[in-house]
Amino acid sequence: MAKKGSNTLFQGFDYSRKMEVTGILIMAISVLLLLSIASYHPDDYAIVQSISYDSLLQVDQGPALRVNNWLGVFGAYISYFFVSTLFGYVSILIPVIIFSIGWIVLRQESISEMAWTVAYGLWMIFLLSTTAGWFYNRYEAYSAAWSGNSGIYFSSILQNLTGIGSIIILFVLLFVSLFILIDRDIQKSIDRIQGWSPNFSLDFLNRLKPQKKDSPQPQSQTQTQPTTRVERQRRAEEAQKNSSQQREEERRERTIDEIVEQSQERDRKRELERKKESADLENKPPRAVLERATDSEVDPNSEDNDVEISVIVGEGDEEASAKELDRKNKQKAKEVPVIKYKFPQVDLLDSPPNEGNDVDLEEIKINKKIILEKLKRHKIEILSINAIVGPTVTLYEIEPAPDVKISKIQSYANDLKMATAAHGLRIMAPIPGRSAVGIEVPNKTRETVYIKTVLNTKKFVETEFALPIALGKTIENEVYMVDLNKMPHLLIAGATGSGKTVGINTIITCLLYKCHPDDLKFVLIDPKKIELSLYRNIQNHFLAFLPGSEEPIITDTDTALETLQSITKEMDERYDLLKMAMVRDIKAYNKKFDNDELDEELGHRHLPYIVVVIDELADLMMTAGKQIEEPIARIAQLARAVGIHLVVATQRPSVNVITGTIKANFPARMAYQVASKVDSRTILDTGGADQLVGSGDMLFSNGAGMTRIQNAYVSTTEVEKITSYIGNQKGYKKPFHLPVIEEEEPGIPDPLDEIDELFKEAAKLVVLHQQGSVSLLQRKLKIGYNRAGRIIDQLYNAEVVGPFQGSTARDVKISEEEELDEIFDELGI
Ligand SMILES: Nc1ncnc2c1ncn2[C@@H]1O[C@H](COP(=O)(O)OP(=O)(O)OP(=O)(O)O)[C@@H](O)[C@H]1O
Repeated sequence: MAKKGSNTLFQGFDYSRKMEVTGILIMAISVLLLLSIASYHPDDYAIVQSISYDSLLQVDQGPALRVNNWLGVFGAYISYFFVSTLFGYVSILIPVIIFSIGWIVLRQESISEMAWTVAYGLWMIFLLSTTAGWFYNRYEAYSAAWSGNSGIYFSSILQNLTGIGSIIILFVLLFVSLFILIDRDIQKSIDRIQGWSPNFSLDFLNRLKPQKKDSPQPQSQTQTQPTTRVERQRRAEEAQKNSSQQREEERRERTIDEIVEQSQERDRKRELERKKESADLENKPPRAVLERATDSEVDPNSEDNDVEISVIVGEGDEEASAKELDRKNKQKAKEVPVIKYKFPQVDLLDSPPNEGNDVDLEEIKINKKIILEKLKRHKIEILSINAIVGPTVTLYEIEPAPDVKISKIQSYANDLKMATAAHGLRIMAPIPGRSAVGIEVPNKTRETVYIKTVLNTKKFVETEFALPIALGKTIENEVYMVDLNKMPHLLIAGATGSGKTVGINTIITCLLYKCHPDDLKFVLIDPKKIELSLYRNIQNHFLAFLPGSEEPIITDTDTALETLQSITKEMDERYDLLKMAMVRDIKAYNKKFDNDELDEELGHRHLPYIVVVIDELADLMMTAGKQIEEPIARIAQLARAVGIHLVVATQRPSVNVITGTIKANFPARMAYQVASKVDSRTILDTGGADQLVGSGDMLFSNGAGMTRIQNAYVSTTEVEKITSYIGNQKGYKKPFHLPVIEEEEPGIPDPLDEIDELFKEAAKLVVLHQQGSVSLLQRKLKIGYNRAGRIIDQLYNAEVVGPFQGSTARDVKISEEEELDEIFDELGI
């Protein structure tokens, strides 16, 4: 239930402002405390003892002036209490803890965060002062003020009980506590320590062994090394920046018009960030040089033997420690007590075979030779050539001599294609943001990117994305991860057999491994009738469908149309709820709802994200055309703030399936191999997808650059295992139903006796405020969402208000009360 505002000093302040003020006050108190402890002086207490209360109130306070503490008599008392009586100088951590509490309150972070900070801080204060007390007791090396009386007291007891063992106990506790601070999770700390031991013994053994020169590094070693620290730090900083920006935005309240406007603004910002990010990626230094080979190794007589080739294998993302994802998920499930739910475990997924994927140096050298020979024949001089070996293709990065025009290389692209005889060769001249030319040549043996290897990475396990999707691996072997929540919709195209269904399964699997059923529902539309049928198992947990529908996976066009219309209704309802709650998006809304700030009686409810998957748009477009396009376009335009996202796939990327309206509203696109350049242009606005090699080889475009990715592979058996694992659990008592749509006909079809008692009052209110909104009626008439919605429908039927218009209130068609009376007369009320 929402908390009602009381008649206090704070009335008029909303919850957020109150928290901010409280946070600042707490922080101010902590600063005062810090100053008083920092300026503690042992003589002060004796001075303040000698001051009488009366003299404190006199202007000429002789003895008080002798107090050394920066905060005068008050500071002297306080610092004496904390430093001398309690924990010594270690007490300085107390204002630090109080400051953190103030900060947590100010930023409105979770209570558990606060409890953790307080408990950990107090424990450390106790431990440090007892340790200081131990040394004071034993050696009296420094003043007792370092440990305070309590430190001396506890260390004496410990020494009496355990003798010299007491210092070992203290050090072990300190050591463990510091680890907990780093990881906040004992299991993680244990994993970390476990991780040290084999590395340590390996290092040790390696040092003992004589060093073998020139032995090639096994690929698997280079691939499992962590990404650089700078990179990790950059990402951590970015994540922090993003989350604090988000929090800052969440606190602002605004109307729905602003919401749409601001979400467009955020889109623009995000696009700029993405552009910057992709530029950063392009400029990243290569990470693992597998081998340098001069041309002389290929052909000793070659004249190109001054050009070296560096073969680079991306190191890949850092693996998460064993069971980390499962542990985190277990914790997440505990936090949602609505149902007892166990997330699918990582063990359900297949592990990649251990044989590794050896880099074929011979193949690389041959390709290099062909490329260089061709360029030489056209008198194009080059400075260097790198080969970056990805799972599906190898990218040859060629740096031409300064006087060579890059466009010249581009003009010989076809010649090169013929020379390498490689289908799927793609030329980037230049590589975006660089003065180099890239030639992607498919590898003769491809590496399958198993989904387990992308899910079990720190990147995926630790992501804060609301709807994270680890699509697969880039050419640099990095896991490519996106947030569906930010995209906010995804268009997928590819010829038959190119890997779309596997791609959709990858997306759903990623979400199932990260999202609780309370926070996510899928609407699955599968006109092909087989592809998505595997997900029937999870209907009690994750599927949303129309009430009365026997089949949770929608396969016929009529139901698909009805379902999409119902989703637009759900979207409109959600907009109204957000408007009433005065928040800008579903995340902020759910936060308010979970904090009991929203009244269920007014129709408020927890809103899960809804991901609508359509596998084969073409089938729907062929049978229902414009009718189906309309709700899709509406959802795509508006639904992002209310947590509804579309994933639409087609094998026929022609303009009558991917129409201009649909395309304009789907900035994120995924293209698998397509039959022609025209198809590629329809989906990506440029060629390239026609040069892909199938089986999950794809180009991902988010409006700011394009990335070639090998889609992670999830087999049907794996999907079956995951869905059965979830399906065998009890689930919700009733499935998640989408709203029923009633036909709205203008006129006054409602029989007289069904007109709401509050109809007249509502009509007057609407005319008075010139605003036809459900939330206005809810507020003024103190009625629930459903009733207010019904009255608005009746006002529409009585032609008092106009039709529904999405995020803005309905127009009011009547301006004078007299006109209203006429309508009342007509209705006989
Ligand atoms: N990411 C991948 N890694 C390895 N192999 C893949 C991958 N994606 C697809 N394949 C292979 O390609 C085959 C066809 O894939 P998929 O069924 O996803 O194609 P599709 O585009 O959905 O085809 P259709 O439109 O006919 O349903 C799969 O059975 C699998 O063998």
